[in-house]
Amino acid sequence: MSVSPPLSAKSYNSIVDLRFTASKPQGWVVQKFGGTSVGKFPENIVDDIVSVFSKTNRVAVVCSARSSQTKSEGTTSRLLKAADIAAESGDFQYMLDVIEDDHVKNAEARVKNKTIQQKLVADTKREIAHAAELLRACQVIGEISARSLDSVMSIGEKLSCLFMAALMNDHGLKAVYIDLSDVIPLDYDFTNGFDDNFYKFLSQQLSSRALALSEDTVPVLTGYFGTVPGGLLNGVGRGYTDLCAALVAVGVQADELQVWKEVDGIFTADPRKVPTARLLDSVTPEEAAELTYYGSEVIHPFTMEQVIKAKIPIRIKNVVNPKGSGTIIFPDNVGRRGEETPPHPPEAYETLSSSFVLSHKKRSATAITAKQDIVVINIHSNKKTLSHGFLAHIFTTLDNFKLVVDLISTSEVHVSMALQISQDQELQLKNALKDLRRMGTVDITRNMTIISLVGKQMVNFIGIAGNMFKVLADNRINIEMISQGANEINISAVINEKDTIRALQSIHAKLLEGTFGFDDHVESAVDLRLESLKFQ
Ligand SMILES: Nc1ncnc2c1ncn2[C@@H]1O[C@H](COP(=O)(O)OP(=O)(O)O)[C@@H](O)[C@H]1O
Ligand SMILES: N[C@@H](CC(=O)OP(=O)(O)O)C(=O)O
Repeated sequence: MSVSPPLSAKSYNSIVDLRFTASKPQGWVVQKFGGTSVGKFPENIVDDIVSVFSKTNRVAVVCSARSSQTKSEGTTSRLLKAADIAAESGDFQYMLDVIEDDHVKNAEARVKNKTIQQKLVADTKREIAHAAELLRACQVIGEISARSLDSVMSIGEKLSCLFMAALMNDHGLKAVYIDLSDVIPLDYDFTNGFDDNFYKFLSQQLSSRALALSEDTVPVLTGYFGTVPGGLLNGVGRGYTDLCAALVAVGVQADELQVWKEVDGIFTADPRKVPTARLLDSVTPEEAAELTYYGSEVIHPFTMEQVIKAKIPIRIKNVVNPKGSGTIIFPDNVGRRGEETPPHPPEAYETLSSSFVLSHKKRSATAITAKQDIVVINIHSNKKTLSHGFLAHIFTTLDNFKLVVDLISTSEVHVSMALQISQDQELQLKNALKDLRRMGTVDITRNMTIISLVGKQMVNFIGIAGNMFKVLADNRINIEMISQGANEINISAVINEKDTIRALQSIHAKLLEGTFGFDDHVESAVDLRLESLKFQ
């Protein structure tokens, strides 16, 4: 793919103002497929999803790097490991060989047409050789910059999309591979950070390559979308392909952004942990972001803002059950592009237009989630009261070690914080604690979990927090910390990790099943209101 000449700041702005129109009357559907879906179900994706949707819509496909089983063993993780090894002057080639072997075997097993297969294998080997070159250069310089790390990481999406485009062509679709890694010019002015203008510029750049194709061609776009200051990994984090798909959807003014996973949609709890969890037909963007942040990794939180502003609904669907209706993420009080009312109301209330009905759906909370590997840090100030700059000092220290606080509670002389610490972050934690001990007495409690009850309607139900804590108390589950977010859509408690499943299941049973933990008269009051609305 040719590299476009760098644009001046002025021309960025004029591009931003362009309006795009999709020529096909059915409109665009942007479909994002995660790494494990590409690894395990590529034929389902091609034959049961892309082929089917492209009969009625223009389809753009965005893929993440391939994972044959789990994300932690996937290509992105392996590439990052190779970069780590290179940084320590180790032999990274072994890791690249593993990636190459995995992709070549996959190509040979799944792509039947010999010409397509041979080209795919050659393209794969070329990308791996490029990764080796990059890492060797880093070893010579003695440093892996964020930009170099991004370039190495981008190879995961390139390999995955080369494969998916080849498989589509092998199965009779017309597909083209599109590398998005060069869409951000080296001289792009990031003075204002990731602001609206940057997102508008990016969505135009990402989508222009899809819009340039003939109507019968499916673009397969790399979910890696170029170098940003400090690196994509630091700026957006793992799961960046969701954001890429969102910006493509905005750029082509899609009818829908579909995020395909291995689960039917968003449930009232992780179905692996709570077997009685129910599939939700819709959630608001705020609820989806909160669920993802607190342990149910359904969608990258950055994905929602631009798509929702463009009034495009997001639908979470299952690659192995494409006929399922999935879960729609959309605000409950606005219509989508060109429509007055919110999309796809639940069947029972189809004739009702009031947002009250859509949002209430007789539920107090929407879902329960758990975030594990939590460490609680308690700092007792060695002054009588919290001195000026005390909190600033704590956060600066944590920031220096790239540690992020999930929950915090403070009193006059005491601060408690809950943080998720992965194995890789143990050294950072140790060093941060050394610094924090200069400010007072520090103790830490490990093996904890944050349990969060999420729901936009909770604010309207008095006593829900009390009910949640009562369930924990009734089950003799000790609460270490409590927090209710200022936006009141999340009530969280920190508990011992060993109690996680019991807490999830018992809170779910009480607050998300049956009478939702409330007296019947509260329920029937909601029922009556719903009934009366039906006749308005
Ligand atoms: N509330 C929830 N609703 C749906 N899935 C959830 C929820 N909480 C946790 N999960 C888990 O999130 C995972 C998301 O699906 P998956 O396809 O594995 O993700 P990815 O696209 O990252 O590969 C599922 O395995 C599911 O068990
Ligand atoms: N491949 C990247 C980006 C991504 O979005 O992954 P996934 O869609 O599989 O969560 C990662 O592993 O983080």
